[in-house]
Amino acid sequence: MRMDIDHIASLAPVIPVIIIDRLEDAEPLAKALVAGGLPVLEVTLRSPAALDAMAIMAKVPGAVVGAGTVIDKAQVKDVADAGARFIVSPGAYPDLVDAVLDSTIPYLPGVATPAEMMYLLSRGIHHQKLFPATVVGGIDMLKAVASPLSKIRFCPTGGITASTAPDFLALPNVMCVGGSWVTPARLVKDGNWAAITELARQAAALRPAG
Ligand SMILES: O=C[C@H](O)COP(=O)(O)O
Ligand SMILES: CC(=O)C(=O)O
Repeated sequence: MRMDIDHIASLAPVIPVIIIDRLEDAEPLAKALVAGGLPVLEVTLRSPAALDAMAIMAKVPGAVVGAGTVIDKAQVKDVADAGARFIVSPGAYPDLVDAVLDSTIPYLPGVATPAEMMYLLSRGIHHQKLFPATVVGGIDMLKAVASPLSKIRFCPTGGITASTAPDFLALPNVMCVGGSWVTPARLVKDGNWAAITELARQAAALRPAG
C-alpha cells in the first residue's frame, strides 16, 4: 500500500536512521524495531549492504521501509527496485527532486535554511527533514520558521536523543523525529536484539514535552 509522508510520520514518534553493515542483521534488526513499536525504518545508503538489506527488511511484517542518504538521482531507481516506500535525503537540489518526484515515491528531503525550505515548498513538498537539526538551530530554528513558513511539517534529525526528543515533538510544526540512538552500532554488532526492542519501546512511548 502506498502511504504519503503524513501517514508514515503518524505511525510512530521516531524514525530510526539505520546503517547496516552485515546483511544477516537486516531481518532481526527490523523485527526488533517493529516489535518495540517502531515500524518506520530508514535504511541509509551508506554501506554496500544497504539495498539488499532494505529488500529483506521490507518483507518483515509491519515494517514500512524507506531509503535514506539518497544523494544521487541514479539511486532513486535502485531504491525503488529494492522496495523503498519512502525516500529521504540529507539535502536536496533540483535534479534529485525531479527524479524523486518522477518516481512518485513519497519524499522527505533535508533542509537546513529557510531558502531551501522555500524551494521545496515551491516544488509542492510540505514535509521536510531539518538536518542536521541540532547543528542548524534545532528548536530555535523550528520556532523561528513556524510562522513565516507555516505550511511545512518537519522531521528534525541529527543530534536528537531520547531525552531531547519530547521537546522537539512538542512543537506544532514537528510531525516526528529521526535518530540513530535506537540502533547503537555496538548492540547491532552484538546481535542484542532484545536491547534494541527495549530502546524502540521507549522511543515509541515518547510523547511531546509539557
Ligand atoms: O547521520 C546522521 C543520522 O541521520 C542521524 O543522526 P544522529 O545519529 O545524530 O541521530
Ligand atoms: C541524514 C539523512 O537524512 C540521510 O542520510 O538521508
